[in-house]
Amino acid sequence: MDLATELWQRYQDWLYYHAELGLYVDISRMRFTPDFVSAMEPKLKQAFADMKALESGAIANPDEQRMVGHYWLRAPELAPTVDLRQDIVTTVDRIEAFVRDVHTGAVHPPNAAKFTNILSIGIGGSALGPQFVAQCLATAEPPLQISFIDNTDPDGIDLVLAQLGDRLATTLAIVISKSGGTPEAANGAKEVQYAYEQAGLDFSKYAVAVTGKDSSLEKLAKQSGWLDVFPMWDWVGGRTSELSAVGLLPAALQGVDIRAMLQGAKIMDAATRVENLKQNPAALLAIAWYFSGNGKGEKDMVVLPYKDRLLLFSRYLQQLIMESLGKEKDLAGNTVYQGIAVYGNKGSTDQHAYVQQLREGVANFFATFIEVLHDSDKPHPEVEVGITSGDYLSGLLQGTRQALYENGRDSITVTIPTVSALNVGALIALYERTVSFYASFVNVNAYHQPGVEAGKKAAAKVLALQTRLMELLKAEGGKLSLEQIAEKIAATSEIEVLYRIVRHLHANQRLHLEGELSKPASLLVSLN
Ligand SMILES: O=P(O)(O)OC[C@H]1O[C@H](O)[C@H](O)[C@@H](O)[C@@H]1O
Repeated sequence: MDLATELWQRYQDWLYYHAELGLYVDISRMRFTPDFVSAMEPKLKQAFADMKALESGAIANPDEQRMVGHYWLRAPELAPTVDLRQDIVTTVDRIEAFVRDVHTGAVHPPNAAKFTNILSIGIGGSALGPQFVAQCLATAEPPLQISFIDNTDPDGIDLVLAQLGDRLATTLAIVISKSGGTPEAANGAKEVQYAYEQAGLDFSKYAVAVTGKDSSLEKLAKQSGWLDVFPMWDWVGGRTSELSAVGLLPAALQGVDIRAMLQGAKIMDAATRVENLKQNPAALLAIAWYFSGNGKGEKDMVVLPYKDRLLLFSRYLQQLIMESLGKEKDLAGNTVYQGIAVYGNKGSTDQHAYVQQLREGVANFFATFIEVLHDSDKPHPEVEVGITSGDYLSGLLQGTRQALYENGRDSITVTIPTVSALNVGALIALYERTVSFYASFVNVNAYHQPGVEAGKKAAAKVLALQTRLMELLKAEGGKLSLEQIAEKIAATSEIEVLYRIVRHLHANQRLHLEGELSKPASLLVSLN
């Protein structure tokens, strides 16, 4: 057999197709051998068993002692208790009722007939899914336009608020935070509340919360009489929360068919329960990932959707995959340093940016092409005889896949018929399950994120040091060197941190510096 015939055969042997979704998964351009597939059998068997246990309510997140229930969000009948089932069903109904009221104007801002905009405030899993869905299912004239604040960057906040301008008076603010205590989200809420107040508007008449039970955000929302509060549950992780109120509420407000998203995910979940490698798209992806990185994440995943609407998919997957799999310890307590690095933007745009390195440079990655078969709902001109822009996009995808393969670079291709709510739900579910399978293969807890805490704790210490510094400056009144400050507040081991705090405060006119900026030791710090 020549190479072309061999590859065509391999393509057909491994091609997965889901008839109802019209979705294909092709892992034929990953160079695994039959021996590798046989060797994976025990791991695959274990992954199927783990999936069953998880779905029936096992404590799949042992160190947080939590069940992992994002699969129940689209199949409440599978949730292990009646109460959970009820909660899930009621929440979707409540979201739809609230959204209907907002769209009709039954719920409206104090001085206008209808809300025109949404301002979504949240970070991480409380932003990435909503942002991804907002972009991929966007329409030119949605019932409400959405903007996001997903950081504690005052300048970023200024820009979003300035873009809203007078429309703030018809903007519904959704504060999304599972824990209710994430500083970026809490700061965003305070900043936005301040902006409403500055505009003479009563924030509570514009605000909705999506948060966990008894969180500080829930208390605040209830005490202040916000418009509504929708629940997040401890058995849904932030990065798998797009199909909970976190994602459904903003999506429904923008006019997205959330029942279709849930349905797509449900169909995909059923497909990824099939205990047969070739008939299970998530199992196929997971073994392909395992093969590529040797089960140790030795290769990065470059996600290349050839569709503008899917631009944010790689960013969404970045959190889903890296926060889930990037772990120091495995479930047995061994030090493993697991993970898979994920990056990407979109094709063909990236072909004019970094694909040069992918083709010829360091071969430390595998690509995932996301292909969308349907070009557009509108008529388009031919850009060359018999060739449309869509043909170009399609040709460039095939060409890049081929060029990479010829140079020893493997790739996966996931193909969907169109970017619809159904298929977006299915894509989300496909990758959620793939992460579950892969985590089982490498025996890590995919559902906690202990590493995130370290940076947060260190940041809290920096801010505490800033408070001590300012108190000292107020008390002393005069000019002090960094060394004197460090001694006086018993922080000599943190003098560099102090210096950087001082430099930041100086740049924001919150204190005064004298001396040579290039020589930190020469600086004298004072309040005026
Ligand atoms: O929804 P929140 O509780 O505000 O959390 C937002 C995000 O913050 C954290 O740092 C976690 O690492 C993420 O998994 C989470 O999605």
